[in-house]
Amino acid sequence: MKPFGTPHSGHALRVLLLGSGELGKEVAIELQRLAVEVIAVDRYANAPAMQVAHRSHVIDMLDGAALRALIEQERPDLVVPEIEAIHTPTLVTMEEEGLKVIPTARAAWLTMDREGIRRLAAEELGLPTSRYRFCDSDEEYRAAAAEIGFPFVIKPVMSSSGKGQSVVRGDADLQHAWDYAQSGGRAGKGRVIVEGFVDFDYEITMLTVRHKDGTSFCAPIGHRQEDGDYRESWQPQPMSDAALAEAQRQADAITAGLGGWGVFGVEFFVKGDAVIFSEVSPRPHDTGLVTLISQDLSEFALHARAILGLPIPAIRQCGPSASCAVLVEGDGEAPRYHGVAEALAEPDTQLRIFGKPAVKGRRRMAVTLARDESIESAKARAMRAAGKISVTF
Ligand SMILES: Nc1ncnc2c1ncn2[C@@H]1O[C@H](COP(=O)(O)OP(=O)(O)OP(=O)(O)O)[C@@H](O)[C@H]1O
Ligand SMILES: NCC(=O)N[C@@H]1O[C@H](COP(=O)([O-])[O-])[C@@H](O)[C@H]1O
Ligand SMILES: [Mg+2]
Repeated sequence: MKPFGTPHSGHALRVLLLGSGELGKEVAIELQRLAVEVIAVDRYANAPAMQVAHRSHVIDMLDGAALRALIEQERPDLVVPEIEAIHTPTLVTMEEEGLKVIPTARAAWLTMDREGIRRLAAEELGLPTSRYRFCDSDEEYRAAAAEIGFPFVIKPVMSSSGKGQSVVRGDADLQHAWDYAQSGGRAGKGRVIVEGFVDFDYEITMLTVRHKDGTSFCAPIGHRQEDGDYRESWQPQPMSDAALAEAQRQADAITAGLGGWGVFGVEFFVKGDAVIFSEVSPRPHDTGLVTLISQDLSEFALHARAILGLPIPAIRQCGPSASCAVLVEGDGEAPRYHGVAEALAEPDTQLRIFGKPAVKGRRRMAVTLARDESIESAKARAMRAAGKISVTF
């Protein structure tokens, strides 16, 4: 990597962020602190990371030609995918031409599609997963349902944050779940995965950092999901030594299989000492927002360090901590936030308002963060803070 430079000077280190949501905003802030020139890209204007970047572009990142033209125009030192909805084949081709993609173009390509990552994890690396079938038609879906059995989970192969996903408990749910999966995928109608429902005790994200000196793990993050989207997360999730060691073993295997440097969010279901791989993000994870308060180096700071080839000699965990997503429902632009002072009245409590320009339906717009004596009290504190926030348009 060339020396650290000065933004706008011509010799700055330049990072192109593909996706500019709340996670990218925090990555951009960490890069800004090292005077890295940040160019933020998303499908809409005034996205969170654009508000803290040196400049920004609005393009359809699923359009390969538009993506290539922008990368050729900006000539960044690093391309940092922040979401899955990117034309990753273009990144794969451009990587062969010399572009540096974080962690690798192949990792971005494999993880944008549930089939790519599931086949790598289960069939190549032999990690334990839920039973699964991929289906393209209603007939294949019904056959898969009969084979996997109720309850099962259906998801579009290309979706995130639970979009198009449902749990099917019996015959009565079959049709609606199929229709919802057909409407909820980011690539429109098409392929779905049917997964056997895993009856877990708890689920975790194992933040795994691949950096120049090796692989480091953060303390496990527990989380609660509703409708496939995260509502609360906490750290550290108590685990048996055996389950923790097994989760780290699998996280090491899957992240080594993907390669490159950066933070990965490896998701597992845990039952007793059994650890079942679910999926992985080759980038900071939403449930890892808790690390903004729970660690000396947040997952965003760790990502910045790792991708820039900097050392990570230690990651300090600061005690029981929690995050609570602030979801806003409605239809409107330029929201106003009320109750911010009330939300921050308790000690060891923080808030991030992402600054997203609009809400249509339901959208995560902010997060509260808290530390306390125990996980339970930290969760309650973060939840109380979130409860103070209200939004008007
Ligand atoms: N096979 C399964 N068995 C039991 N629960 C499941 C299964 N698959 C998903 N879930 C539940 O749904 C949640 C979301 O699933 P998943 O992570 O696959 O969705 P996603 O759309 O990729 O979400 P994100 O992008 O936020 O990670 C999981 O964290 C878990 O709580
Ligand atoms: N589970 C993935 C995830 O949380 N991704 C985060 O949400 C943003 C999209 O939010 P939006 O849908 O509100 O635009 C993404 O840009 C990323 O920061
Ligand atoms: Mg997930």
